[in-house]
Amino acid sequence: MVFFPSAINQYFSEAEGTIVLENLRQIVQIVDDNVTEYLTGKDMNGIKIIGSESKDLAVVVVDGVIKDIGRLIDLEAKLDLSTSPRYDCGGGCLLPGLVDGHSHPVFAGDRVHEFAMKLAGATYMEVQAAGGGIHFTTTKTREAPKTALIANFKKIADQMIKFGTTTLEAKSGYGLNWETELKMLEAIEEVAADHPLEISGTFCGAHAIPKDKNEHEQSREIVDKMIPKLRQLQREGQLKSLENIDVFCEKGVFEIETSKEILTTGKNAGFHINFHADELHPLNGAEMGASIGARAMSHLEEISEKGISAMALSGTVATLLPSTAYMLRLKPPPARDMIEKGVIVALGSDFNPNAYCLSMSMIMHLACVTFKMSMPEALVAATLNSAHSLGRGKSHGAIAVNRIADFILIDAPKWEHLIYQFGGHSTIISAVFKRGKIVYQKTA
Ligand SMILES: N=CN[C@@H](CCC(=O)O)C(=O)O
Ligand SMILES: [Zn+2]
Repeated sequence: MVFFPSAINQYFSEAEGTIVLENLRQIVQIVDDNVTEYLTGKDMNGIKIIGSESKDLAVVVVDGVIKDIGRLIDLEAKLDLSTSPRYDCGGGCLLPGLVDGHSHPVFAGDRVHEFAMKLAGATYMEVQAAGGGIHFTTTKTREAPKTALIANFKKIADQMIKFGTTTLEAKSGYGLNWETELKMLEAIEEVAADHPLEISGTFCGAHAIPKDKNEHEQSREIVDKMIPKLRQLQREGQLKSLENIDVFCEKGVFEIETSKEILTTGKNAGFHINFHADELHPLNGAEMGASIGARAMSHLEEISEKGISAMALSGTVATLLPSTAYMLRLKPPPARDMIEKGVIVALGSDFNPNAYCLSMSMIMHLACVTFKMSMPEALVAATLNSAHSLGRGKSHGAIAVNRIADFILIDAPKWEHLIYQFGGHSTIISAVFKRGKIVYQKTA
């Protein structure tokens, strides 16, 4: 197997123009237009799939955008493909590149020692109250030079690409002071500019209350100082990848009113609201988020009935995080209720030192088994709907004409193998394409 991240950018600069992906057995489009931004309810089970036992399907990509899809013979009759480079898909199945709607991939150190504590019965907040958890990672991240954070994130980004993630939401939040929050956002910016993984950055200075401050003092820092500084930097053309604002809205962390103030200040500064809500305690965070026009909320294990209705009405995406609920042994969020009531459900890896899983195919498998989602629902949630949670629902997350050509190719007779083969992502994914260019290829 060969993985060549260092060659990626060179490839990017050389591979403009037309490319034909041929010899496909299945193309899992999800939707066949570039208008539908998300799917809800029963429509999540009605994904569009083109199949051919004779493996004669193809996709034509021009300058990173999908130009046409169908049987190769029909495409050749319509378009002049005589000189276009071909990529032999070997009779496999093509799916949209996966979109990870929630991650914390910039940090120093690990927390393997805490996994043992949690297995022995300590809760997430007990570990944090003892100075561990986010506080442990904050200390390590404050100490680390930016170059080390970038190098670590690049390694993670390489793995994510290899496992089929082509677009990622990535948070700060292990600095909690201006200096280190900025260092993290600059690390995200550098990786976004230099790596094929497409990144939607999120400011999460309200991820925890630092040890030298209380809730009020930290919120004043964020509202009065950090958000205005970020806005100024963006006016100057910096931090282009920064799109969202986040808060860990939780009992004993940032309570509802404080969270609301931080989030609305962020929204007024031009960021999209995308925050942690109703994870460990039922605070009615979902109702609050819906009322202030949040684009997405994550976790939601403790969401209320009213919160579900409010999210369905506001069109706020519920980004569910199966690995976290699994490893913290939380009550699963009511995914079935959400889907039945019309909430837009997406998925995220929540990759962080607490929940160290970056494979979105494992996340989909967990969503099916622990949240009782069907395989098509999980795939929609990890593609089109998570793209929508990042404002990319018309351009990413589906294989349709005029959408961005982000694909994964799997070596299997049916697309469902991507979810069914739990932990099989390294062997089943044979290639990954970002904007039509190959960014990962497995060799025998
Ligand atoms: N719950 C808050 N934040 C993260 C965990 C971050 C950490 O523990 O380092 C989450 O989404 O699970
Ligand atoms: Zn998180």
